[in-house]
Amino acid sequence: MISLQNVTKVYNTKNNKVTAVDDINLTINSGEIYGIIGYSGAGKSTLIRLLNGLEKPSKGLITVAGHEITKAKGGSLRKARREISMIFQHFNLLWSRTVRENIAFPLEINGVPKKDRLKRVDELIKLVGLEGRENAYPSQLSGGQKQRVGIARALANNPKVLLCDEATSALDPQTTDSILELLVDINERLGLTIVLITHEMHVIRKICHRVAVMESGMVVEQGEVLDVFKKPKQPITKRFVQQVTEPEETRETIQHLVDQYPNGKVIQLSFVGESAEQPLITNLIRNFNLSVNILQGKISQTQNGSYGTLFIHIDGEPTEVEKAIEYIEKLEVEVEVIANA
Ligand SMILES: Nc1ncnc2c1ncn2[C@@H]1O[C@H](COP(=O)(O)OP(=O)(O)OP(=O)(O)O)[C@@H](O)[C@H]1O
Repeated sequence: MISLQNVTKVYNTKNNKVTAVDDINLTINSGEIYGIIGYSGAGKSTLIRLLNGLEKPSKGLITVAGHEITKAKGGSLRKARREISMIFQHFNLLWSRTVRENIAFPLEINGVPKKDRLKRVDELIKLVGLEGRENAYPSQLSGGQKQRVGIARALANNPKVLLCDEATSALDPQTTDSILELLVDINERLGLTIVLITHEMHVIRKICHRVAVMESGMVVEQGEVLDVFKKPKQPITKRFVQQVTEPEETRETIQHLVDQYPNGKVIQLSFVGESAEQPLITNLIRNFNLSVNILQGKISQTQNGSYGTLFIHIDGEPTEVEKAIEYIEKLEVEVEVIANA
C-alpha cells in the first residue's frame, strides 16, 4: 500500500543543511496499522508530510495507494490526496461549524450532492459514536469527541490510508484508549491502512501490527510489535520498550529488592505468546533445589499476542542457580540477570 525507497529530505536553512529524513526504506502493507515512533526531532512529522505530498523528498521514491506521490502534481496530486487522509494532535476543526458541518466539509469540497452528503454524514456520525452531538460546536465538545469528529471528517471520502499525527497526545489516558479502540475498529471494519506517528510506546503496543523506530532521521529498527518487544536491538528501542514494561517506579522497586536480598540472583524474565502460558515457576521449584520469590510481574497485550515480564529472586547453590537459568532459556523465555544479590 505504501512504499518508500531511499527517501531523504534535506532542509536548507540560512546557516546550514538539516537532514530531517535520511535514506529511509519502508513497506507498509494494505490493512496494516503501522506505527512510527521516535523522540522529538527524529523526523516523524517530516516523514508524514512526505507521505501525503505536502513535502517533496530531496531524493527517493514514495508510492501511496498506487500513486507515485513524489512525481504527482496538480490534478493527479489532488486525486492521490483524496485517498490519503489525516488526523492531528490538535484536531484542526473548523470552530464556526457544527459537528455535522465539519464532517460534511470534505464532501462539499469534493462536490458531493447535498442529499448524498447528509446520508454520508449520518453514517459517519454513527461510525464514530457521536449520535446526539451532531449540532454541537467544537468548543462544546470534549477532547475525545473532537478527535472523533476529526476521524469522521478524515473518513468522509473513503480514503485508503489514514495518517495519524500524534492523534492521542493531547488526550488523557482513558480518552486515549477509547480513540485507539475506535482506530482498531475502523481498521478491522473498513480494512483501512493506518500509519501513526507517536512518541508513546503504549500507543504502539495497543494497536500497531508493526513498528519502525526513528532516530536522527533514520529508521534504526523495524519489525512486528511483539518481536520488537521481545528482543529490542537498539538502545533507543530498549528505552521505548521500557516505557511500557518497566515504568520508573519498577526500576526503583527492583533496586530496593536487590538491596534487600543478600544472596542469590534477581532476574527478569520476558515471556511472549505461548511461553507465557507455561507453569515455569512450578517447574523451577519442583526440578531444582532453589527457593523462588516472585517480586513483580506484568502482562501486556499487543495486536500480535501477549507479552509479559516477571522479576523473581532465586536463591540456592550457585551451580543449581546456573542450571535453573539454562533451563529457563531453553523454554524460549528471555532471561536477564538484574543483579547478583
Ligand atoms: N521546515 C523546516 N525547515 C528546516 N528544518 C526543519 C523543518 N522541518 C523540520 N525541520 C528539522 O528537521 C528535523 C526533524 O523534524 P521533525 O519535525 O520531522 O521531527 P519530529 O520527530 O516530528 O519531532 P516533533 O515531534 O518535535 O515534531 C528537526 O531537526 C527539525 O528542526
